[in-house]
Amino acid sequence: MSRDCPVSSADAVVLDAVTRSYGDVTAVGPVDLTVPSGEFLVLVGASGCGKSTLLRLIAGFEQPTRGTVRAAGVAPVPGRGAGLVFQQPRLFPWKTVGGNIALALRYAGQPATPARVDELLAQVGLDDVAHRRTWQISGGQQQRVAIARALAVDNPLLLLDEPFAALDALTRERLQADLRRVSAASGRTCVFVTHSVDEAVYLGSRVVVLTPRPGRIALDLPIGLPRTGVSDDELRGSPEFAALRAEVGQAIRERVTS
Ligand SMILES: Nc1ncnc2c1ncn2[C@@H]1O[C@H](COP(=O)(O)OP(=O)(O)OP(=O)(O)O)[C@@H](O)[C@H]1O
Repeated sequence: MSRDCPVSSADAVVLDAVTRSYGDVTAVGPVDLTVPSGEFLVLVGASGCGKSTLLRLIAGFEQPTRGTVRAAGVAPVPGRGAGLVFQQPRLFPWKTVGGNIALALRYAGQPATPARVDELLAQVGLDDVAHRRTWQISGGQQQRVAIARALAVDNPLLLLDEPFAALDALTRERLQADLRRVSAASGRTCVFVTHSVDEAVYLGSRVVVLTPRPGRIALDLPIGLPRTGVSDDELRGSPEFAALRAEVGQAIRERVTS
């Protein structure tokens, strides 16, 4: 990656006693959470525990009922300061693949040259697709484009809500590997939501397990696995990987059955 994002030494995200309620239902909280710059934080937990709600609070799409959310030291503004990737790629079908990336660059006030577009697509393993329509590429390729679009803007923060959930197992593993590589190279702070324990341990430098509703922190686990210089097979086959996966899986099961 040739245009790495400037990484501030400040904490990227700070949640202070955050609660989010919908009417009488408390979906999340209270949650205290500090995400240092450059961390890859994965939020994992059973369905409905409030993972997406937390992500929306960090993105500024929602306001906390109580407590405060800060991203790069200020209250988050929707569409500013964070790249977003959702379960569905949400590309514009009337534009080419390259057109989708160029639009994001222009929106951010950055030069949208074909070379820059190609560079971003190459980062996520896509060559020779800039001229194609989005419906002429596979679902996995579309999700790669969505990640490239999020990387296009020099945001120090990337928020990803189950981006690989709709993909087949092999494509999912490939995209996980690419995201792990790209995020390590870029130094961006990532907050990633998933149901998958395996995905959480593979991707995260830290995994936070949430309790069933209201979502609170049940386990906050640093993942000390190497982020570069080791093959995927070695990593996934290591006893350390298995032990971390077991610990996270147990924390989720304990909370769901208790
Ligand atoms: N806008 C809303 N209005 C009312 N209730 C909501 C709203 N958004 C979320 N909730 C409720 O808050 C709780 C947490 O939802 P959220 O989508 O954050 O969970 P999640 O962990 O991301 O779930 P999943 O893994 O199934 O996507 C759920 O009980 C949900 O029904």
